Amino acid sequence: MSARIIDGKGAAAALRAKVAVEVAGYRAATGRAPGLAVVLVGEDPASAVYVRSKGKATLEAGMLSFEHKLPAEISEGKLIDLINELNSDPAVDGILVQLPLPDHIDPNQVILAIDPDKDVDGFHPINAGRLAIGLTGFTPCTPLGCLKLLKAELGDLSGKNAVVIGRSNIVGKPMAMLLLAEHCTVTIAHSRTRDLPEVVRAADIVVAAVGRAGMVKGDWLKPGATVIDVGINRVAGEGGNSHLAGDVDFASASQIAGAITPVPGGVGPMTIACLIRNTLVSAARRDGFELPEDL
Ligand SMILES: Nc1nc2c(c(=O)[nH]1)N[C@@H](CN(C=O)c1ccc(C(=O)N[C@@H](CCC(=O)O)C(=O)O)cc1)CN2
Ligand SMILES: [Mg+2]
Repeated sequence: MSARIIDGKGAAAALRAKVAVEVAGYRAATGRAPGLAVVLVGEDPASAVYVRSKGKATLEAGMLSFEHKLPAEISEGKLIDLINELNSDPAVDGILVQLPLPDHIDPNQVILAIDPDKDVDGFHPINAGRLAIGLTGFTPCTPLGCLKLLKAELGDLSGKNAVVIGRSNIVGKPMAMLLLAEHCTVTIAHSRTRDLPEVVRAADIVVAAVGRAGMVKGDWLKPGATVIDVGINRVAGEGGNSHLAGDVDFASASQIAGAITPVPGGVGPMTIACLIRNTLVSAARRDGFELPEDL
């Protein structure tokens, strides 16, 4: 059997186009454009690429992009001063601080400083709590993107066995909460899980978010399972070249799975599309502007 390849790039383009249509309506109704402030600290090359992509996607959707590039040596206090300014800036509907941050800055303190109602990354503990108990808030972009891909592929998720591999605050835990809200039976597996292949073999849905290239093998999967690969691992190749690899061994998994996301071109592009979506949602909430329920 050969799995269906889930086209995250295409799904992300479609979501961004839908958001752009709604942004046009929002601008016509309110006379202003939603604004996203992105803060980059230091010169991590991958982070710089992601921040550039976010700015471009924001502008393409008809929104305002405010980029703040700060030196790697900036103090935690100075970074938090900037966040406080953005919190009180009425032109800013969404704020995100690109992760990872340099070692001398505590990401938890920085995230805590963001106004939860502008926290379009959904990382603030208030938003984590809202997600856990079913209140309106912001859902982290990567798990939200995964859920959108799953629903497009499978429709109703109710009653399905879902295994999330990885328990990070920004992917694994919120992903598990989202699947639970869809009435899945959810297992969170992690580095101390015993007999991981056996746990994964029970899953109709596998979400791999561990950060280890090719860890999940085809013979771990239930035939026909839907596999969402969140991993973005840069793997060294021959002659100094490198390539991206997911957490799933695509060659073997695509022989057994029913559907699978590729890396690149799967979950990654959905992260940015969902960020644009969350920014519009933030602006719309502020102005009482109604958006389609399924956006
Ligand atoms: N504040 C945040 N920091 C980080 C987040 C986040 O959601 N908020 N997530 C990741 C990085 N990230 C967005 O910030 C991100 C990662 C990957 C992609 C993506 O489209 N990847 C492409 C491949 C790109 C490449 O060639 O390197 C793909 O998978 O097709 C988008 C966004 C950590 N930090
Ligand atoms: Mg993310």
